[in-house]
Amino acid sequence: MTCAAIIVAAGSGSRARRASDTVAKQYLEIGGKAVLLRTLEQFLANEKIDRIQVVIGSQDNDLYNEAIAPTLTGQLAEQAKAKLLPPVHGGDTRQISVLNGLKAIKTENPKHVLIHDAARPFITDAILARCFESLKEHKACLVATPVTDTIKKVDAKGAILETIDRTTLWSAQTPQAFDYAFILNAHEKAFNQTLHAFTDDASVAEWVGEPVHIVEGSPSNRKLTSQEDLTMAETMITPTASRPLTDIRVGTGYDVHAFDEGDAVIIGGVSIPHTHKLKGHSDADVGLHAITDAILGAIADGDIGTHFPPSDPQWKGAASDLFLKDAVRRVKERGGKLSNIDMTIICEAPKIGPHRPDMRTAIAQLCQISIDRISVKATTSERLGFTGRKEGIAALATATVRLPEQED
Ligand SMILES: Nc1ccn([C@@H]2O[C@H](COP(=O)(O)OP(=O)(O)OP(=O)(O)O)[C@@H](O)[C@H]2O)c(=O)n1
Ligand SMILES: C[C@](O)(CO)[C@H](O)COP(=O)(O)O
Repeated sequence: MTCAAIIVAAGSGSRARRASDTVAKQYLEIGGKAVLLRTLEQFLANEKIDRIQVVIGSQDNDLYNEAIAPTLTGQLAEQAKAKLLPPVHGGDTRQISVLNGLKAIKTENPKHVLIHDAARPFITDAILARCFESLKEHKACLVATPVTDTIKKVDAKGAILETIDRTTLWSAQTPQAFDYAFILNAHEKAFNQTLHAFTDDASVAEWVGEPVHIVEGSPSNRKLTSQEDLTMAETMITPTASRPLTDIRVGTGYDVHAFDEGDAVIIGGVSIPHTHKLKGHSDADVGLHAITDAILGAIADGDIGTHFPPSDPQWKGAASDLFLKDAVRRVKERGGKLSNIDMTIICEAPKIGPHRPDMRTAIAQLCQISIDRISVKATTSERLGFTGRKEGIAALATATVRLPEQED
């Protein structure tokens, strides 16, 4: 194992927090995807990084699992299986969180480590490549950009004391890249001397007397620190945000599941007592599967099997909520909105009518749209065909999606 990455995500994000926010900034979505997930994906996709250790808040296990596990699909899920270590808890300062991450990967014994803020989701492969190049010659490397504003030193009353020569000033970013044994030792030494407030890892290296080499960063590798940064990030990711949602798309979905021995079927997110269950690799929710495919159809993004292959054992018995939420996320990622869903269940039994309100509620919640945009219908097939013979249940769905206007 040659290179590990530590992503620190244990901060409280107090400067970016709006009154309506119930979670720290790393769990907020920008462009339909959690900030932490965006950051993590960059590291998962980089082939030179062998292991990733995320450091999270001690209360954030559920938040982390909800933000990360269900959203990593396809190739990224494969990379996560190979690289992503279970998260560890951080501490009261960034420095302590980094140290916890460094200690957690001791058994991995990497040659190099890249330490990165979860709050910097715009990290690019080009910056990572420059870090790897610099690590060939240096034990300690810092991604940074030259200061471009004129810098003033100001007193407590707001009066300028002096203008500082900016020609030698750089703004520190992350990743900060090190020889692993060196930075672990330096961090442990600082901690043991009760120095806990270094604001970055290069400062820890400087403190033990190691020269730190500058690696060119980028202004877009900004840290999301304030509310304005979050707004700016949204427009960077979704440049279409300001465009009208006039590109109307329609998709259809169809699914069938056969009956098997059991005592309840799950349809439209609702469990209905019945003489049989539905057979399937997942929970066999024929209704949510048809809706998921209808949404994916509307945005021309494959079908459920593309993103959640039935051959992959991790989806065995999976709640179909996961599939639908992922399709809804893909709409948001494109800056779009789901307009309505119309679903028809085809079966002789069980009776769907009594469960219609619960299904509409469940689907509306999963799709994050109001219940008056969700229609659930049912019909028999007049005892004809496989549904008529009570061999299984079929579902049809239509979804309408509004996407930002774009030039063809
Ligand atoms: N005790 C801490 C503090 C910060 N961080 C992480 O360090 C990175 C940089 O910190 P910053 O952006 O300043 O985040 P917060 O400390 O969360 O923000 P604030 O100071 O506004 O509360 C973030 O990814 C943050 O989650 C951490 O892991 N543990
Ligand atoms: C590490 C860092 O991102 C470098 O700019 C920064 O110092 C951490 O953020 P904080 O605002 O100092 O906590």
